[in-house]
Amino acid sequence: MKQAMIIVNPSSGKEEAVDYVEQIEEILEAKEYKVNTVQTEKELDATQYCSDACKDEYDLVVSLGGDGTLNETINGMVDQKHRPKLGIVPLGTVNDFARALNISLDPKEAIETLKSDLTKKVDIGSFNERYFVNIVAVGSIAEATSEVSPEQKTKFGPLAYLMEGAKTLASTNAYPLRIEYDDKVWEGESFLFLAALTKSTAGFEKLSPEAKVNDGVLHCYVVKNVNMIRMASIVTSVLRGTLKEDKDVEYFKAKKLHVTSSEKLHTNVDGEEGDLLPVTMEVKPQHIEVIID
Ligand SMILES: Nc1ncnc2c1ncn2[C@@H]1O[C@H](COP(=O)(O)OP(=O)(O)OP(=O)(O)O)[C@@H](O)[C@H]1O
Repeated sequence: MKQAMIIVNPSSGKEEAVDYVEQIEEILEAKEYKVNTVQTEKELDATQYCSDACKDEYDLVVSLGGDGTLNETINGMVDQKHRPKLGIVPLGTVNDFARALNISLDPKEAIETLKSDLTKKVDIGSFNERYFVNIVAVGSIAEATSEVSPEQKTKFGPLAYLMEGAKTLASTNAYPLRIEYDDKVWEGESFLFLAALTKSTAGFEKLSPEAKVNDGVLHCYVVKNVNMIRMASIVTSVLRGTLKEDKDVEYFKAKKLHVTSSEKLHTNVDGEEGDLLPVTMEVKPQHIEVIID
């Protein structure tokens, strides 16, 4: 018999996760899965549960929670020899990965997706010793957006990131950056560097519209040293989905990156605080198979 694990974060979203478990169990049992439902209690529980599911050769793992739970679940399967299919039921405030895959942000509809036999193999990025699914940002905005509190996210949704990011615009300077990518190098003063695997970041679905979930590359945007007026125009480019065309933005694609700076610079990895520079990133093409409809 096929085996499925449902990883539930009871604290995610509006603390409603457990209300959806029964509906998911019914759908999976109808698809002839033997279902094991587990609840996370703290950080990294989802990684441990998912890693156990891989070792026990489960056929399917469903993540029921926000982007944090999903990221931890994926981190539990990336390095494994046997990787179950992944089902996603988004309950967070942002849900970038579900947005990128056109999975409904309405949990009830997303659960219906689990009836589908369609799957898509998606890229995963390594970031030093861990993995990411959406984006890495480097710079002061990256640091500020790591500080968005759960209360701010509940109150303002994705706008909370824009509000925190905007606060730094007035006070931030550019910094020296060296980006070695594939067999090339970009070096100069930068205000913000982004490396995106998918189109959606912090709920803004047009940030990197050229990024497809399975194209095997990181879409990189270096925002150069600009004044406040040009910065306002770059923010407009972000909202319009034309960041790549901006004259103060350097855009390139890369499979592998090594980013360094002579300054102490912070990173943000899928919305959470990441390592300080230097960092190394690499794409694992079409590495995880996700249920879609
Ligand atoms: N039982 C629990 N109580 C509190 N925190 C938990 C529990 N289980 C897991 N966690 C932690 O909660 C973190 C946040 O969860 P997640 O991102 O899934 O939900 P969310 O915060 O509602 O979503 P979003 O970040 O999109 O708003 C996870 O990264 C995990 O480490």
